[in-house]
Formats: sequence, C-alpha cells, structure tokens
Amino acid sequence: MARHLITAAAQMGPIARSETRADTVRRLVGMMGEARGRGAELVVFTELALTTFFPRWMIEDEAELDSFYEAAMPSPATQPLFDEAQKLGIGFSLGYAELVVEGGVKRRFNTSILVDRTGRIIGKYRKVHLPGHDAPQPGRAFQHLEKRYFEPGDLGFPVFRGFGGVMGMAICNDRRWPETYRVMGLQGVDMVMLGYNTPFDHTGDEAVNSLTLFHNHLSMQAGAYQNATWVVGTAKCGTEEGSKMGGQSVIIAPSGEIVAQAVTVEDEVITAKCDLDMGRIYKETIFNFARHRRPEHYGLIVERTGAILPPE
Ligand SMILES: CSCC[C@@H](NC(N)=O)C(=O)O
Repeated sequence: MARHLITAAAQMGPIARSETRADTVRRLVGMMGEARGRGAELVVFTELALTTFFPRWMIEDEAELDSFYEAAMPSPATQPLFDEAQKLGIGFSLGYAELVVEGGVKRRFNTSILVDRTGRIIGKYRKVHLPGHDAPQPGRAFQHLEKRYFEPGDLGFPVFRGFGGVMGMAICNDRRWPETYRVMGLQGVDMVMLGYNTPFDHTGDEAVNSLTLFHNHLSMQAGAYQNATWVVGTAKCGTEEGSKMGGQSVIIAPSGEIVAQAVTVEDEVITAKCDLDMGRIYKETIFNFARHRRPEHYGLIVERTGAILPPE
C-alpha cells in the first residue's frame, strides 16, 4: 500500500517588526485551515515564523532581543496553533527563536519543532549551520547576525517516526550543505521539512546574489535526489522592513523534481500528494547506501580543518 501524505508548505510574506505574535499566529492559523481544506495532513511553516527576521539588526538591549524569542512552546501566544491543529487533525512543523535558561545561563537557538495531528510535539531540531557574523559588518544595509543571536544546534540531525514515515527537519542555511541531508538520509529519512529567510543581498556580490533563487532550488533538489527523500522548502519572502527576500517555496520529490511551487512573495499555501514510498526505488538502486557508499574515502569530510590543498 502506498504511503501517501498530503503535504502543504505555508509560505509567508513579510512580517513587520511591529506585528504582534497574536497577529502572526492568526496568519499561521488561517493558512493551516486553508491547507486542511485542501486535504493536507501536514503543513510546513517557515524559519522564525513568529517574528520578523530580527538578525538583520544589531539589537543591544537584552529585553528587546528576548522579545523575539519563545521561552516556552506552546506558550499562551502560540497555543491557538496547537489547538487548531488538534481540532482540524493536521500536523505542522514550525520555526521559531528558542530561549532556554540552563543553570541561570541563557541559551538561544534557531529551532524547529514537529507536531503530530493530535497537537503533540514529536520532534525538535536546532539549526546547525548558522550563517552571517557575530558582529555588525561595516557598509551593509542589512546585517546578518545569526552567529551573534544563536548558538549552533546541539541536537544533530535527528529523524522522527510520524505521519506514516521517517521525518527530518533542517533550517535555511542548512539546505546548502550536503551533509545535512546525508546524515538524515543515512537514517532513512522520507521527508525533510525546512523553512528559510534568504535576503537577496546575502553575499555582497551582485553576480552571485542574482543566482539566489537558482541556488535555493539547486541545493534542495540535489539534497532530495541524492538522498531519495521528499524536501519541503517554505520561504519567508517579499520585502520585509526594506530587506528583499526570495520566495519560490517548493515541494520536491525524491526524483529531484519540483511538484509544487509558490508563485507569489506573499502568504501562499501550496500542496502536493507525496508518496513516501517514492524514494524506495532510489534507495534500493543507485543510492543503495549499504552497497555503494565508500565511507573509507570520506574521512576528510569530518575533519575540523578547512580546505586541504594539494602540495604545489
Ligand atoms: C548571510 S547568509 C544569509 C542567507 C541564509 N539565511 C538564513 N536564514 O540562514 C541562507 O543560506 O539562505
């Protein structure tokens, strides 16, 4: 019997800095309802889906910085999302800024959770690949201070049984790194859910920036095909507080083909009927890891050094 999972990606247009949590959660609840109306059993929300993309600013006031984070999940502000999910019988993944206090010390992560169709959290992931800088860079219209505001995730790349398959999560910059998908691929992942906030000016080089949307899909399609998994990529996009960010949210099959794609840079729900068994043919043939991988030659990948150049 095929394992079909009707899946939605709920792309978000801009979130203004002044938008309240309650307003943002209402937007998410609205898209959840639309997704369920189209038969979706799972909806994938974006990275940092509850606030504007605050790492674009240097924020020195700690209380102001804390206001972008969630100290509990669910919280009174996010509870409506869990209630709606339970009422409609739809699961979701959600990205948010997580604040935990351990031994009196604040720890900050860029986090995603997976919630099942009963409203129960069944998985958590903390972003491993943090792009940008830990201090403001001169001459930039917008900063990218993820290295300042988050510590690298400490949970690895776990996968979770749910929705009839093996489910994994990644967050934004993670999607550009083959290791992200491969570590989950080695655990038999059927679907990787991820959200992204990708400003067009992220490299500072005009020629490279013009390829932003190409690189977005290139990374996710390669990750899907090479690991025989579905990939659902959900953008936050449009012009947010003056910063232009790429859209083109997608649902990608294990063949690497795009089966659904957003066409706006606003709130937009896309859906696809995903056969979680579609990856099997690839997992049993060209990407049969047990038969064909040669890890004895991959040692450099896990060395801490940067590039190792051949002798001159
Ligand atoms: C300075 S790199 C910024 C772009 C990065 N964005 C995030 N949010 O990770 C991305 O890889 O899309």
